[in-house]
Amino acid sequence: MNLLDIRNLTIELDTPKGRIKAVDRFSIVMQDAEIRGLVGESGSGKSLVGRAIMGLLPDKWHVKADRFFFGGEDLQQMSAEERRLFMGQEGAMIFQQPSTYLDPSAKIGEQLLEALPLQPSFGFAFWKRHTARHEKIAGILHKAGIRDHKRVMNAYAHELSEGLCQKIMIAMAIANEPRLLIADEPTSTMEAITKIQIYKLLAKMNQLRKISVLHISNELETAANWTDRVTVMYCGQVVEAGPTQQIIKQPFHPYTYALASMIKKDPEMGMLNVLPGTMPTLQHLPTGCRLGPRCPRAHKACIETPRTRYVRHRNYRCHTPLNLEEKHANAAASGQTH
Ligand SMILES: Nc1ncnc2c1ncn2[C@@H]1O[C@H](COP(=O)(O)OP(=O)(O)OP(=O)(O)O)[C@@H](O)[C@H]1O
Repeated sequence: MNLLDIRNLTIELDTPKGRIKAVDRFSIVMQDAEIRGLVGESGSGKSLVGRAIMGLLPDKWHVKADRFFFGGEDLQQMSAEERRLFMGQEGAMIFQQPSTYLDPSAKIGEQLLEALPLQPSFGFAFWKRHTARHEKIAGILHKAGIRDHKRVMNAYAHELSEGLCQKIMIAMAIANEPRLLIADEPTSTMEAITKIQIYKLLAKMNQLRKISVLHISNELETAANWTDRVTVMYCGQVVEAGPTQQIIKQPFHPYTYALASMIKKDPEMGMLNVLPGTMPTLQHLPTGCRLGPRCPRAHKACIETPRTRYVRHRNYRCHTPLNLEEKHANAAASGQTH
């Protein structure tokens, strides 16, 4: 069974200048125990998608979808409160700058105790439960790669490194045994070695506990080594999705090609040196293909909005795909979402 099945998700916001569509017809299907990358430039709508899945968007956002299922349950049939409760049990989300999500005035141990679900089945007498809960927390911290749990439990967030704070956030996230963990740029402020530690930890959680991970990132490189599949977003829309290695080696969409080129080049060069210009604002979207004004392959047909095409377990949204024989591009008919 699919863990996550979203078709044509649209996320809109009312502004003084009218309603803007920040996410447009976003679709994704994720399996149990899958690690999925969600990649795109800053402002492409990745975080909004993550928050919409968790039911964390404030009421001012209008969220609609043709299909929005999690573990076979229709999230759109639930009230906002039911949905928050359901996703609070089935899912968890971690963010960049983890220290800002920890309470600066409470010790880490107290915060972990709060995050740990109450389990009447502990089977201990009342006076022993406190010790049992502390032991459980120590166990969770160990699983999150934290060996000196006593020091960490007695510390405040500001006394710990960002890497350690992220491991604590992961420990809190897995305390509830979620089926899906959404990691929103979890390592963007960290050094290379800490990044690797965090990815290894997330991969371990995936392998040992079969937790699915939706990993949100600005770079395709981050997704390259440890995601099974990747979904690429540009300007609120999915432009390509498919198995990560195939997408990196043979991207169909010119935007994915640009992201893949950055893996080989100096990342400090940034997107500007790969594609000219910048991503348009939501208030000034171009007609037709949203990449059009920046795309080296743009031609007359691109003033029409490209539809999603499906080929070989992948999908893309482009009139002039790369690495695809013309006969395949023409034959790419509608099929499954990936
Ligand atoms: N509270 C808000 N009010 C108005 N616009 C917003 C708000 N939050 C997000 N947006 C807009 O929605 C779009 C998508 O934002 P989102 O944060 O999802 O992008 P992102 O791809 O996650 O970027 P980043 O990598 O920088 O987090 C952007 O154009 C952003 O400016």
